[in-house]
Amino acid sequence: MSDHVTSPSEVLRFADADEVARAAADAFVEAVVAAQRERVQAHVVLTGGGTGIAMLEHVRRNQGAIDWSAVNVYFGDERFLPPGDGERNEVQARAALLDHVPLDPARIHTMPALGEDGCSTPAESAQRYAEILAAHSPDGTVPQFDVHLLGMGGEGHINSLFPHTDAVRESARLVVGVEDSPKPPPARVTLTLPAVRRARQVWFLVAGAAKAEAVAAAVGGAEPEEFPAAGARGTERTVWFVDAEAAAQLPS
Ligand SMILES: O=C1O[C@H](COP(=O)(O)O)[C@@H](O)[C@H](O)[C@H]1O
Repeated sequence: MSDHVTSPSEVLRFADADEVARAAADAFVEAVVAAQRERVQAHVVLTGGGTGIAMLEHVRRNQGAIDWSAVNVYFGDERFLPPGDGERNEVQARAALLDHVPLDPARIHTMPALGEDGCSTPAESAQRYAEILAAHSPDGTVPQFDVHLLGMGGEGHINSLFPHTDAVRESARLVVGVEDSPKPPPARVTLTLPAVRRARQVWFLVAGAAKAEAVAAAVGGAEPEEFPAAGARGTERTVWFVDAEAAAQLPS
């Protein structure tokens, strides 16, 4: 684990996936507005996945008092595919929210796609993204993320950090390339656990019975090697937005 301060897990339960997405969207709007009140600029890390993208659609419908000109967007992971590919998290996030709000395009920081910015491998894209993050960081590492959103797979993966992989064990680099993701597509780019743990708040958006075992394991303090989600913690808050099915194996 890093030497950064970490927070205990808070679990917020909802009836179904739609309620998870709606509640997380309302909380996201509040968190961005609060960050802007305190520090003018807000820095958020988006996630891919069903619930993460559904959440963005709810933010689009109910944007509250967000000042979009002072929102800085980053991505927790990306599928290393050509620009514009519909499987890219960035493309889905643009369709759900980013293309519909007055964000400054220069503040949307995407992971270079295949062939973009001279990147022909996930490792090159990861290196370039690490440079982009460092350039927007107060200390040459990563920006001070206010909220890092995370989906989670049924085996406990977050971002593109899968169980028993070099990427989940990474303790120095903040962004790495993945060549052999067990979930397609195989080539990916991902923030590592040391990068996630620098966020003020880490939020998991999880729904469905297939995730119940991993939710219980991660909240219960499993090894990140076994269940990567267990290693993701915010310095101020770590919040699980879960539906009834995903919460089924948690203590009541
Ligand atoms: O492949 C990915 O999967 C996870 C989880 O997705 P979900 O649809 O099961 O919620 C997602 O968080 C990650 O960003 C994505 O690349």
